[in-house]
Amino acid sequence: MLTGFGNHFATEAVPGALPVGQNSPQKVPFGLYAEQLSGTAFTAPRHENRRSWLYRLRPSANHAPFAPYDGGGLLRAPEGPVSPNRLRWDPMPITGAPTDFIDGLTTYAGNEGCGVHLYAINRAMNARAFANADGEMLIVPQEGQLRLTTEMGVFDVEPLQIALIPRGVRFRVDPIDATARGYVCENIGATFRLPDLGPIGSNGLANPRDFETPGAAYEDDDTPTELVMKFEGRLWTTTIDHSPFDVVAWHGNLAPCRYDLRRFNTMNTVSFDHPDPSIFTVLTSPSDTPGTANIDFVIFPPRWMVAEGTFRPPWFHRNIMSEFMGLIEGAYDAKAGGFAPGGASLHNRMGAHGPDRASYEAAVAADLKPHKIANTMAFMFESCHVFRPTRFAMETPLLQPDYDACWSDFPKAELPR
Ligand SMILES: O=C(O)Cc1cc(O)ccc1O
Ligand SMILES: [Fe+2]
Repeated sequence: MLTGFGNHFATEAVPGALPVGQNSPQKVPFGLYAEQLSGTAFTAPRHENRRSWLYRLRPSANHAPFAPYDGGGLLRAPEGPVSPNRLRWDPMPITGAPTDFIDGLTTYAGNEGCGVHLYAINRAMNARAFANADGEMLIVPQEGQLRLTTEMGVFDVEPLQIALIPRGVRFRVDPIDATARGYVCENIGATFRLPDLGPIGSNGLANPRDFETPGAAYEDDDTPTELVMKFEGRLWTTTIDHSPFDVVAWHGNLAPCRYDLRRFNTMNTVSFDHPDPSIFTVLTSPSDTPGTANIDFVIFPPRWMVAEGTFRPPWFHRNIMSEFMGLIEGAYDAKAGGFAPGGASLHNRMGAHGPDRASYEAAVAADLKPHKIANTMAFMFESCHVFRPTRFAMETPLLQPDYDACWSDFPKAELPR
């Protein structure tokens, strides 16, 4: 694997395949086709600019016209009015008909900046490929390893790792075990990047060297392949008369990568009070307003709790930002019950939320010794835009009808008489 976040990489699966010193020579080695893949506008400032050059057996333009894709029909644009209600869902079961990643993605919510999809799959994609023209895909496995075959290389991810696939890159997601389940944040805004560290200094949180990108790998395979592409909120299908994974060499700074959340160098208080969860930001997609994210990907990793004289779990709060949460494993410190691994919750703009009653009472009564929160990994997609749940998300029996009850019956504070 090639290491570093957003680095300029150069890789060739066949020695001599990568042109030296120029991108588009008159004669590319071995008759390969040179193709630029742009992740930002040509004229984006240099520090923002993302693009790669791909050298492949055939041009990616070589495909039939797209037609609407009706199978699965799961990636749908959000619809209907949005209530301000707090929502929580039980995990999706992974049973039933054989379902691959394309058909096993279910949209739960979306907004101007991102889509949130959950997948539950039990079949390989075989001669199918997926690409997303609408955004980059941040894949957060919750159960089961995945093998990702992409135009730019092959790599595996497992729960507690994440994968990031750039907009437009063609890829295949296959469960390595019989089944797999997880979450996807589709970022249609500015590409994810590492957050600024401010006073933390030059090290910490997700360190750039821990991001891994696969080296070039190609399939020389003339099996016809179905390409399903998400474009403007809809799925489209076409066929290619060969494997789209035919890139023999590439160079540039737009490429898939993975990151192991266990490498996150967690910062937190060593004195008192529970810091804002922005301290746990892994990746951020900025909006045009400084300090206000289109989406932050935030995790709640294992960590020592040492705060003195402090209510240690997340406090009650109402947030201008909107919060979609998931749980990869273990328990979340603000919810004693009801938020299960594989489940999800949504607290939209100004939705009042915080610890449930059992977590509250335990935290107020706790003996404040140093305490390790272990074997857990929750995460949050936090956006400046309100998440609009899909009709599926509002109608599925997985939606918990009684979520609000976790904040009922708090005893009233008693003032001195
Ligand atoms: O609501 C949540 O559980 C997420 C969250 C965690 C935290 O530690 C502080 C604020 C916040 O929104
Ligand atoms: Fe919150």
